[in-house]
Amino acid sequence: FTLHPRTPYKAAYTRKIRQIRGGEVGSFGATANQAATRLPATLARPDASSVDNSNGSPNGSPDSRNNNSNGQKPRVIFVLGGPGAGKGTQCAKIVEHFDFIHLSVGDLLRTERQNPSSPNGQLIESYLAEGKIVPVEISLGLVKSAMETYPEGSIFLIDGFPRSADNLDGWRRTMSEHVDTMCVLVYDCPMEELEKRILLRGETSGRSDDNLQSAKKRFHTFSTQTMPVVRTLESTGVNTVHIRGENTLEEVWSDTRKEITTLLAAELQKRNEELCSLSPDDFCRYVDPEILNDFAKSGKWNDPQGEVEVVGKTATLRGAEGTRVWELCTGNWMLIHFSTSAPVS
Ligand SMILES: Nc1ncnc2c1ncn2[C@@H]1O[C@H](COP(=O)(O)OP(=O)(O)O)[C@@H](O)[C@H]1O
Ligand SMILES: O=c1ccn([C@@H]2O[C@H](COP(=O)(O)OP(=O)(O)O)[C@@H](O)[C@H]2O)c(=O)[nH]1
Repeated sequence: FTLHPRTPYKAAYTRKIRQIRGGEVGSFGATANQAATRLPATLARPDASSVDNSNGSPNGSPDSRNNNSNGQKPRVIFVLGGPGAGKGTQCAKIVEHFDFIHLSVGDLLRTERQNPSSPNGQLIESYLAEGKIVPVEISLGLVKSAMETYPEGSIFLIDGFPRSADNLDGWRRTMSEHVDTMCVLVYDCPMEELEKRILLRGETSGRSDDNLQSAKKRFHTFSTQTMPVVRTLESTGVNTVHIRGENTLEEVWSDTRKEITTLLAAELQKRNEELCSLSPDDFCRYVDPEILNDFAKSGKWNDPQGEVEVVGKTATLRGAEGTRVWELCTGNWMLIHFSTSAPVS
């Protein structure tokens, strides 16, 4: 078996993409704005005449997506659970281990509330204090703007959204066509545990809603509005994973990591099958330029089946005819090493 060494590919890949696209810089090495995700321009509620009945999307929303990531749309994982269930804590762990971007919608709202030039500051303040759900045009507008500052093809953890039928409806009308939903992570936790955690967090969080009175309102909102959204997502075939949020932090993390790993392994299998079906001219889409020649010379081995082991951002696929090591970078899977039983000619 020959293991082909790998050198850092980021700069080389950027050069390669420049060559292919005549100067356009891809996700790798681009600044956030250069390679930003392009999402529909408006989140305004469409009137009936502007709705395409086939999928409910507003007509004319410019599909200005400028995919430079192998046609990969941005992917999202929705993270839901009652107040204090551990969403933010687990998202922070996920970001530490995987190449994902965490967007807490609650944090986006709190930041917007502090912005003196925002027309929505007071409204947000009153909704948060009452534990009510802010109209989707505001929350989703903030999510969309935040997503647009990251490279295309990124994987986003959307923490605390969609929280109501209005949220889900807004997402479906404006975003679902442009974004792939990988799964929904739901942290289930009994109310008594949530209450304890919120009161404890309130001792240091400085959040005006981390008190018993607001917490009770938020629990009510969660059970009457957010849980029905979870059930709708489940019943409409969205991959929904329930995790026991009342366990210790490390136990919850272990379950979370297992789920993310399974998701990524399935995604990598698909990507590897795509690579197997490409002609050598197109290998550069998935293969690190540093090993591209060796890979092309080695012959296209159709060995898409195999066991995948994901560790953080790296996935190793061991098949009957060799081993392939892939790396996830800014949401893109790239082959960085390979070994094959056939000698390189
Ligand atoms: N598994 C856990 N066991 C005990 N406390 C936890 C656990 N996960 C999170 N916490 C604590 O509970 C509080 C709420 O967690 P957080 O992640 O902020 O919840 P959420 O984002 O769902 O509101 C925080 O103070 C956090 O440190
Ligand atoms: O999509 C969202 C997310 C949050 N919120 C508001 O922000 C508050 C805090 O949400 P966060 O997710 O930060 O905290 P949690 O209640 O989950 O601890 C909620 O009670 C809502 O009032 C909202 O209106 N829409």
